[in-house]
Amino acid sequence: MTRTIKFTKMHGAGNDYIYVDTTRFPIEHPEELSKIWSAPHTGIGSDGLVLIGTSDKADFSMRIFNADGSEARMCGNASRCIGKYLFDYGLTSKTKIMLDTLSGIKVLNLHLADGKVNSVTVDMGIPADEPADYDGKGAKPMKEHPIEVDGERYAGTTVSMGNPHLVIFVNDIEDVDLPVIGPKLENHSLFPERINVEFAQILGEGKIRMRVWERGSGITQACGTGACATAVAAFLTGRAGRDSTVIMDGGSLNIRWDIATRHVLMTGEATKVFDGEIELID
Ligand SMILES: N[C@@H](CCC[C@H](N)C(=O)O)C(=O)O
Repeated sequence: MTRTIKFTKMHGAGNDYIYVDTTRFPIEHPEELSKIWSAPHTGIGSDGLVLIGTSDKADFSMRIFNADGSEARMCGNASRCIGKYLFDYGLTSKTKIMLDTLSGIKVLNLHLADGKVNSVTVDMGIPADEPADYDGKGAKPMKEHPIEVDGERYAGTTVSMGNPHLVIFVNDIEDVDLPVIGPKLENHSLFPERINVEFAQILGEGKIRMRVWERGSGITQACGTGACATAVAAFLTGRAGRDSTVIMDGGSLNIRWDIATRHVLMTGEATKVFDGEIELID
């Protein structure tokens, strides 16, 4: 049977996903479709696929699939875009939305301009150091791993924002050959679940330049959880305070690590690119 699936292409700081409202268009094999639809020349072209659904614990749910079909537990940029999608398409009139994700319920605070969402603050929860054991109950001391790749030594801080990140600070980000080193670190034997990799350079007070190699999607223009992990790692290693602007290839995010709640708050824009439809043979 052939079905027509309506989707919306959206981006947050250039990190672009295909969004499908599964209450209208159920999707059975998202892993496979994410690979096919994300392909730049033969598909729609994106960093992955995001499914919006119902939840018995929260207002809505999110599932996120990378371009290689793997499912992630959390996505910062997609959570902001979902806030915009839900409000702008009239699926909710709330400006505070509870979003059910595989890494727990996240709170989205929508900021409006002319009756539409133009930016969103997401409460990303408490960061943790080990990718697998994040339970949202407490922060642990972060570990700095010495890592050797092709005879080159790196020191990286691992931070979990619901998904795993390795943050490496460098003196000059222009010297980093991301397409070469990114996949080697993503698949390093230290990280059996693979890892998202951020290279970061401190530019000045509260300003961090970051480039990302995402697990399952490769180089992307931005990563929301990666920006949070970078700001947390910068604070923990004495490189920044609790408020940072993380500047990525596709845009910037403001990150605040709140001292009282220990929650990380991420603020940034969310942008619709276009609506489309695609045929699906079930
Ligand atoms: N781009 C995202 C993160 C997407 C998932 C990641 N690649 C993973 O596998 O953990 C973001 O904005 O946070």
